[in-house]
Amino acid sequence: MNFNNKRVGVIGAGAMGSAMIRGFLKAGLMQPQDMIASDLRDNALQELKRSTSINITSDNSAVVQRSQVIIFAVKPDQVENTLKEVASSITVEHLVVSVAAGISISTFEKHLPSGVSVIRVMPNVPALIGEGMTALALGSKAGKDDQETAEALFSALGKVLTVQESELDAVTGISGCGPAYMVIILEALADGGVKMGLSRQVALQLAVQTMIGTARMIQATAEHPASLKDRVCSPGGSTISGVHVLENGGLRGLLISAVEASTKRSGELR
Ligand SMILES: NC(=O)C1=CN([C@@H]2O[C@H](COP(=O)(O)OP(=O)(O)OC[C@H]3O[C@@H](n4cnc5c(N)ncnc54)[C@H](OP(=O)(O)O)[C@@H]3O)[C@@H](O)[C@H]2O)C=CC1
Ligand SMILES: O=C(O)[C@@H]1CCC=N1
Repeated sequence: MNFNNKRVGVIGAGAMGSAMIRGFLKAGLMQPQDMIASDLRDNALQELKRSTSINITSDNSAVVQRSQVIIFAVKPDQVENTLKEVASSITVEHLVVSVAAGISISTFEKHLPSGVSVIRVMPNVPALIGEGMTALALGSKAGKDDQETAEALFSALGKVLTVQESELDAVTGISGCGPAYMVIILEALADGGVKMGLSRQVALQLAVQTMIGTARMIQATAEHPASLKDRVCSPGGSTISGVHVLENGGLRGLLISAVEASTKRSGELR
């Protein structure tokens, strides 16, 4: 089986590239023989081959030749050179997908032969286990079929939203970078538990399930976060004492500033 009769190739099999590959395979969207990945790092490719059985190559042109959907997952400052290397062998039969933060669709369209469809996406690392969040924006040549292909691909990795390209830097600031913020919060909550005498293992389990449960509850009920917070804060109780500390420490302002900083930085990665 392959995906809508399309083979998928990934150029750049680092943190995000390999998370997507493993996510597609885990979702059963395609078989290893229908996927190919290239990278500069032979060790990373060999490990990917060993653990997934997909095709690997050090030659980016081989990815273009053997795939209908080409996902660019190199670092933003590596995109333009990579693109120049393979652009002339990309045709209107391909769909080009970029996950690179900050690199505009017009940069791709400028280098590619005219008429090639480009879709820019911002996924995140939980795609690895099918719990990703991906936002996608369509290039000027991308049609309904291309959108459906990209939505089907990334739906296998979690939730998908279509947005305007101008919104993608802010998307990066929340869901692209967010896993790093979430694990810092998780680790710090667990540290708090350890300080209060719990084992690290118990403290982390409590923190993780609390984050999962709370997020799932907001997702399932669409309850306003403030209303859930109010229900947890018993009058004169323990939660409001903790909330007071968080407000004094400026946690909300810090998180807003973190998203703002990541969004701005994303816009500079061109
Ligand atoms: N990490 C994340 O959570 C997310 C990342 N992204 C985007 O994904 C892209 C990749 O990021 P990330 O996975 O973190 O970075 P990594 O550095 O982990 O992966 C990029 C890989 O591409 C390789 N590479 C560089 N140049 C080429 C080339 N010419 N041909 C083939 N492979 C090449 C790199 O090798 P070498 O290291 O030797 O240069 C590296 O192994 C970025 O554009 C980023 O914005 C998007 C969403 C989330
Ligand atoms: O840090 C970065 O630039 C990339 C984009 C989103 C997550 N990681």
